[in-house]
Amino acid sequence: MQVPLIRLQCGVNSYEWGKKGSDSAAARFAAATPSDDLSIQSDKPYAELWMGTHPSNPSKDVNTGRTLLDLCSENQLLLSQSVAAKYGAKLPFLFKVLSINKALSIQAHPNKKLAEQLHARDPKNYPDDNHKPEMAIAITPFEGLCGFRPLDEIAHFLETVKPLRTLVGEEEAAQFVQAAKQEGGDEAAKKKALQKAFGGLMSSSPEDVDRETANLVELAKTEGETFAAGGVSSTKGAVLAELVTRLHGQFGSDIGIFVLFFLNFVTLQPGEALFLVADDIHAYVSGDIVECMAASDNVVRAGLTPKFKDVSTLVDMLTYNYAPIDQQKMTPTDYPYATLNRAGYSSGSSVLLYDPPIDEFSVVRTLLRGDGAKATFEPLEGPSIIICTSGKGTIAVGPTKHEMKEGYVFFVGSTAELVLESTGGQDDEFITYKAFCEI
Ligand SMILES: NNC(=O)[C@@H](O)[C@H](O)[C@H](O)COP(=O)(O)O
Ligand SMILES: [Zn+2]
Repeated sequence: MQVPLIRLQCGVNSYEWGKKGSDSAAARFAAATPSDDLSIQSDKPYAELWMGTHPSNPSKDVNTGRTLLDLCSENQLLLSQSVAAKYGAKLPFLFKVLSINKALSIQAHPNKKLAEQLHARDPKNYPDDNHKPEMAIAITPFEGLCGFRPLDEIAHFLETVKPLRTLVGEEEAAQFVQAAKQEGGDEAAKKKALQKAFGGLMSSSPEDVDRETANLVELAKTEGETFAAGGVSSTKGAVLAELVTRLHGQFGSDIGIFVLFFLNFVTLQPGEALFLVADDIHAYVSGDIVECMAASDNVVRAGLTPKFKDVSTLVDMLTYNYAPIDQQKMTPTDYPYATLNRAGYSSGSSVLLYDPPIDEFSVVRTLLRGDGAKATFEPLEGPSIIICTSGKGTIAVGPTKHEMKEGYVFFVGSTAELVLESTGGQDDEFITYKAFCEI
């Protein structure tokens, strides 16, 4: 059987936070594959390119217009017997490119059990019954809020940022600071104190949020470097002051601005990655990323968004894990099942594996530098989706070969031996990201 290499036409979602027009990588990548239902409008935000079989925006075979979901339903061998047996006749992952101009919502994604309950209770706002652990890999420099800060950092802000302390509540803040400062101590009690302080913040009245936002922005503008008593080692006062004024400029008075003091502020350079388990609180702030997740679109939101917010569900569902951000970042490793040719080795090409601790997906980033650099991948017992984010080259499966340029997306069926080759000349970097599932 000829293992298929299917060129995909992928849809792009226009959420308010997306970059506008051709500034958006998601828009540029979608437009790289001609289709009559996409013409990029310069003043329209383009947030997410979706690559996969999720019914909310299924990718299509460029030649036939048929959805990948239909093709996989008709021929489960595309997925491999083992993957289809475990996940059904669809991709276990959803692969995306996000192009972020404004902050995304303060959010978390439900674990499997909660997703089933939310979907049954409110299918409009929770469109499927799946969990949504996710990984982000920076294409350009990225900023995000991910996971709760170490408790001593939150304690510092509760003691030095009066508008924050006022919204959390004097008693809750004092109890939290006392629990945070206890050496060793009971982990469960610390998480309870964190949940109480965070819940106190998130239950603030709109009037209080309006009043304290104005006070907070005033302090950020006047104190600059010394804002929040100079901040903490991971996030200096000047950085926080700039973030407060930036988010206020984007959203006006919003409880999400105060969440800055509870969450780690992370910056990723291109190629760096982070992984978020289900129920981990986060909000991406800026940059272009490749994102891969279990196949779900369930988002529980609580701030920095015009969309449906479900604050009590978010406060109840969180893990209240807290840790320095380095524990959330992921370090890629050399991918052992691909071989570079001599041109590839000598030009410093690389094939890196991002392998999160879940079954639904992993991602391989291939960078081929200079003419003739080539990477040969051993066959996989499972499906892949691959996108080119820069440069140009070719992709081949057996005798079938296609050119690849920025924005081109292909589905690669199970058990295919894949070959990528750069054709862009000495200074070109042919970069692709391949999401795959193999059991
Ligand atoms: N962390 N990233 C994600 O979860 C994306 O896959 C989601 O689609 C976005 O969170 C959606 O963000 P809004 O709900 O529009 O604020
Ligand atoms: Zn998310």
